[in-house]
Amino acid sequence: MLHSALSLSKNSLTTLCYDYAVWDDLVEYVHNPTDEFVQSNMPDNAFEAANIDAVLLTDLNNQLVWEYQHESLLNSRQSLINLITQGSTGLVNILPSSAEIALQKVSSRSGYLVLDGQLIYYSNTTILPSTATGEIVGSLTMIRLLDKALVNDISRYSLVSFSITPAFKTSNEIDDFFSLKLIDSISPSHSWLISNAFDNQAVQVTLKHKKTSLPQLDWIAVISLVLAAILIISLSMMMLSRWLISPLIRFNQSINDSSSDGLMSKITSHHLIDEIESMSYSFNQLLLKFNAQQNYLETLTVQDALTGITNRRGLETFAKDIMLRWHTEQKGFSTMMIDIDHFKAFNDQYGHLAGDNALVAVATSLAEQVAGYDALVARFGGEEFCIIFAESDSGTILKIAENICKAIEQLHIPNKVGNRHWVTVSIGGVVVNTLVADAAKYHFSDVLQQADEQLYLAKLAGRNTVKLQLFAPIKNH
Ligand SMILES: Nc1nc2c(ncn2[C@@H]2O[C@H](COP(=O)(O)OP(=O)(O)OP(=O)(O)O)[C@@H](O)[C@H]2O)c(=O)[nH]1
Repeated sequence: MLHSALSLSKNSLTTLCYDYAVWDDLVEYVHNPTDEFVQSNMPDNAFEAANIDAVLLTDLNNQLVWEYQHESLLNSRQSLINLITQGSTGLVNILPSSAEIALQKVSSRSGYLVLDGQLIYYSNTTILPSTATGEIVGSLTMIRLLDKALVNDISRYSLVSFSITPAFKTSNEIDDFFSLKLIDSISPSHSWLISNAFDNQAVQVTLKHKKTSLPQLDWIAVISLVLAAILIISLSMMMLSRWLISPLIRFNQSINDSSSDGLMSKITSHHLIDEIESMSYSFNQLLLKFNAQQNYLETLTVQDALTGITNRRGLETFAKDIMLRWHTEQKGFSTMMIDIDHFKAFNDQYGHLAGDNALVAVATSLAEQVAGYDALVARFGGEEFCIIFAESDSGTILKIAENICKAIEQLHIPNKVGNRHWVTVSIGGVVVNTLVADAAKYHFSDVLQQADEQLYLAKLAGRNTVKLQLFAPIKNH
């Protein structure tokens, strides 16, 4: 950066000086100086804007034709004029030599000099017509002060501090500043020489690493940083746990809770994280469907698909409860086996589909007949039905059974067999009262067996009739 800054400072001055010097109007001005030309072509603010601190126009006799000094160089005005007009400092030729003038070609000189303790960069170019060949009329010198301000300005943007000091090029040990040689080893300071083009006068540029710019390992800061990082990570994890993991745990808990009792219940929603809320919603929707299907399946397992009344499995569950009440609470009950008469003949006459419809009609009628009682009607299988009553009054049961026979016949479902016209049923019933000894040793199958025996008797008795008995204790059971 320092290199670029100095190069920029140097090159821009040289270019500007050359542009002015090879200018026909300036040639004319040297011959015939007028204030008008200066006012319109060389105003002070133009040089100030270009950071030019002094301009000196000299003729071939080294006499000053025109001059400009910025206030920063006003105190050194006389030293500057002496330096330029004498043509040589003894060490440096600033103005063109007679040999150069003899060639009548544009020539220029530039370099660093020390003026009253201040470092300046100068650029001098012969003044001649714009063709760059012709009669030389003098030379133009432009000065830029490399004062502290410039050094400080550059230093502000640099990690290193540097100084520019006058020096003499006494050995080749120090590299030329503009050689762009890279630093191959780190040392506290590095120096380069900027040489004058004409002799061994030079300036030395020295870079020094600012102590403060070197990275210092501050252990307290490092430990604080590590502790802060640990704290931030811990807090982040706690937040993560709070916002993400705990809702997931709650979600999982909800699932576990909901399935622990075999019956799935809804998961509590209102989670803070959208995805979990949405998962919870979806899960609940799934549960609703699942529960609906489960209910449907449970219904199917106890419901007869054709008639819609309870099937044999449902009957057995009900029978278990009835038997338990009989065994433990001595509450009596009754059971009826009901079989459609000559149903084979019906199927043969009207077809199986009509048979199915007849079965539905009989089942519906049976359900209607027992609707006012604590009873369960079930399809036992085929064209056979079973009714269990939580009732053990023989008179009542007989009445109900007879009513059932009448009701079925009055359905007037045609079934012509012999002198019969309608579908009828035969009923075998058993009344199990509370007085049976050793009730606990009997099963529902024992009751059914006796009901079946009564049904058989009813069939023998000509059908469309009821046979009923009290439950008979079985010997050697
Ligand atoms: N349509 C239909 N018929 C059935 C169904 N289940 C059983 N059956 C019929 O019911 C008839 C029962 O005939 P059987 O056991 O010989 O007795 P039945 O003809 O009713 O004569 P009895 O019982 O002696 O009066 C058979 O023809 C079976 O095919 C069913 O779900 N639908």
